[in-house]
Amino acid sequence: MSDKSEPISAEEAALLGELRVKIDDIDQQIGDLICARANCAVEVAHVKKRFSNITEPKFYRPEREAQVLRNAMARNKGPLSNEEFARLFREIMSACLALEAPVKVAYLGPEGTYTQQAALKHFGHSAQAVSLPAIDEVFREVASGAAHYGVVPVENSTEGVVTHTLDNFLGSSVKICGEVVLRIHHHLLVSDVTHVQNISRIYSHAQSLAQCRKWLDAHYPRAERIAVSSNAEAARRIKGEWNSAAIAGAMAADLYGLTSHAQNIEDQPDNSTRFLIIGAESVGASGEDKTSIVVSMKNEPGALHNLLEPFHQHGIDLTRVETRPSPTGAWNYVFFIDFAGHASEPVAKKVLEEVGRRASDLKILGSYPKGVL
Ligand SMILES: O=C(O)C(=O)C[C@]1(C(=O)O)C=C[C@@H](O)C=C1
Repeated sequence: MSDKSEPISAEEAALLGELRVKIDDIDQQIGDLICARANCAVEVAHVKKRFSNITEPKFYRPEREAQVLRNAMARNKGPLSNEEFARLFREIMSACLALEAPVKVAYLGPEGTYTQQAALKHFGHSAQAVSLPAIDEVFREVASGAAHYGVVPVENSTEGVVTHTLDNFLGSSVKICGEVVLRIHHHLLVSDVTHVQNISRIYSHAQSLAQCRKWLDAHYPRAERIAVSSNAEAARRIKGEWNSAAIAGAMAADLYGLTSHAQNIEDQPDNSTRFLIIGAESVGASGEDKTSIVVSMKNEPGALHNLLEPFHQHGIDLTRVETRPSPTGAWNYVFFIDFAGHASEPVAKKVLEEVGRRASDLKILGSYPKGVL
């Protein structure tokens, strides 16, 4: 990049000057409003403490956050996109929540992974995000109270369900208190010592290699594909290897000082991953919610049909049904079911009662706001 700046004409300087005066004035107003909002958040914290009968009141309120973000989007007059607009409010609210009480969020690491990106997207940058090496550890950290919340991947649009996450719910008391969907963009990353004409090894997580298979076949058919434990680990590995590249996301590139040699190389343009937010408490209704349950059934003909019938009868929208082998014995199954609505709503209550009568076991994993961002 050249450091010579272009000379600007007197007319341009005058026009920019006028606009910058306007921007300064608007910033002053935004600044005053942000301070007023932050003061409200401090007062909210006092009220919560005064009326709480438990030692640590619930400062984080996912249902309220979802409403604030939805309201912001509804009020957006452009030209910023709804997503950009809500992201700004996301960060303001994150800073306000940190004033009320610092929130510790454990996520499946290492640093630089898509799960970290999802944690930041959901909680904003004022949350204290802590990386843990395994999904089980994120569940344990939340169950023990060492972290307030956890973020784990649950399904990818190309690769399907993350069975390890579902299985963890069977033996844990943690609740689902939110979801966040992240568009996954993979990039081919290189370091400053990479000979880009001679790339003979490409590192990434097995799922990411699979999600870029066609692109790799077309562009690097002869390069060896090496699966490692995470995309961030792939990015870390290539430092100092002149013949290697990594497939990972923008966060890993930033973290390890790599550059993107090819961008958005995923085969499916709408490749996305859904993450769950787990916590210790249940969440109130936000007006647009989902409920996740896990149900055990005896292995007999028609079991699944029998189980799903009440949803159909009451016109409840099923958003996902996943079958997993039951830990209690061979050839028995458990079903993970997501449906639209909050467990406290009358129709959902009826359906849950009905399902409970038909199942040998029913556990409500949580009702939570539909992902907003
Ligand atoms: O409304 C509340 O309960 C607040 O604590 C305020 C606020 C906000 O900044 O709007 C902050 C944190 C909560 O998670 C939800 C909303």
